[in-house]
Amino acid sequence: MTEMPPIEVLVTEDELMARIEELADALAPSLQGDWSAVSILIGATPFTSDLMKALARRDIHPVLDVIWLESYRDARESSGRVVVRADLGRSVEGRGVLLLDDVFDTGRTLAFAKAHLLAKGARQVITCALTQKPWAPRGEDGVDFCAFDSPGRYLVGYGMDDAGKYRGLPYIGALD
Ligand SMILES: O=P(O)(O)OC[C@H]1O[C@H](OP(=O)(O)OP(=O)(O)O)[C@H](O)[C@@H]1O
Ligand code: HPA
Repeated sequence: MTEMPPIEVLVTEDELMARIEELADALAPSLQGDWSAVSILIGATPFTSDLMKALARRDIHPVLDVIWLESYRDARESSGRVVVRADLGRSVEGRGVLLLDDVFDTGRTLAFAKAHLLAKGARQVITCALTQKPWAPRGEDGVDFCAFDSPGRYLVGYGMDDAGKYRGLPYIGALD
């Protein structure tokens, strides 16, 4: 077994759960009626799971779909190119979509996914990230909802990986 490198805990599991409940409260008014939620694989999986449960507790039940996008693979820097490894399973034509991702870094992945959904006829896209880096776009190109501002460090845990590892950690940590 290889030894785990030092990982500094930035956001504990309890803090994550509490903030996701607050996020569900903030999102709830926008999600009335028939909405879809699209989770960007792989990293957004734990966040999506916990947010969907928090929304269900508020009697909000979006149609859940996924899109598998990849631009980092095993690197700690974006390749600059977003690849669609698997597309949506359902039509978003005329629908409002809550688009979920784990980390908003260069902003490339969410911008690509949003444009993709709008090109497929989504009537509205609300973007939501678990965390954003200090240099991530703000304002018009920023994310609509974000749970945590993170430092400019390489993050792992709660879906985020280093070459595929550490996605299962129940907290957000920094590896560098
Ligand atoms: O804002 P950006 O610079 O685009 O970075 C954010 C994206 O990078 C990671 O995806 P990755 O390509 O590593 O795939 P993964 O979800 O499988 O980890 C992460 O899950 C986000 O989707
Ligand atoms: O800090 C990060 N950690 C893991 N995956 C990422 N994808 C973009 N930034 C990050």
